[in-house]
Amino acid sequence: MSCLDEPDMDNPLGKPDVPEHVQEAIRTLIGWAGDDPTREGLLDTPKRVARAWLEYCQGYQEDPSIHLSRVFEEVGGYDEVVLLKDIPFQSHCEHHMAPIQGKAAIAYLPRDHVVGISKLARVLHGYARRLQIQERLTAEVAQCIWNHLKPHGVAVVIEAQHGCMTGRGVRTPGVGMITSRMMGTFLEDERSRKEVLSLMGY
Ligand SMILES: Nc1nc2c(ncn2[C@@H]2O[C@H](COP(=O)(O)OP(=O)(O)OP(=O)(O)O)[C@@H](O)[C@H]2O)c(=O)[nH]1
Ligand SMILES: [Zn+2]
Repeated sequence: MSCLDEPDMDNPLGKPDVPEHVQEAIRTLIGWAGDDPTREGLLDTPKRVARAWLEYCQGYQEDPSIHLSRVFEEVGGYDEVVLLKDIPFQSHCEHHMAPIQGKAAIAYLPRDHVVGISKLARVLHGYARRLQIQERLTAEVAQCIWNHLKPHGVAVVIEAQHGCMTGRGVRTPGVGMITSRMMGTFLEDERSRKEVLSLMGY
């Protein structure tokens, strides 16, 4: 829409349309959970929920490896670990569709080029914004970097809290899950692995 076009007064911000069957599914869930989906405060909720889920699952609309396509060859001979740590992320577990909130540390040992550091976080979010289990998220991030940067080594450690364990079910707040994936030098060489884990703060 150009800025000269008349805005759609029902949807002035151009939010994505939500098909009726999707709204109906959310109304069904609201009713089944015990509330009345036709009461005033819940009338727009199905659309909001659907759009929120589009956002939580935005990763399905992208191939995260695209972020690794631009590399920098000029690295001044730098061949040590590159690490981005404490990257906060949000995902949703595929079992309960409950939030997973945590932080990731992503490291690689460059071969002859590096990537813009923000791209490591973009790769993480591309896989996190899907329905996930933490183990697969960790493995997918590591594999993507391994395949596309072809570095000497990759290390990914993710520490997260699962809403399905804190807000429901076993209801154990404060519990953290840690997963790691080591590839190449970090898998094969104990000294390199210890070094990267120590840089990550483990
Ligand atoms: N390994 C793994 N398990 C997860 C992850 N996210 C959630 N879970 C677990 O998935 C399991 C699903 O177990 P089920 O017995 O099928 O489901 P449930 O009856 O809702 O289980 P409870 O959560 O124990 O109430 C639970 O133990 C969750 O804690 C994850 O990222 N990785
Ligand atoms: Zn869960």
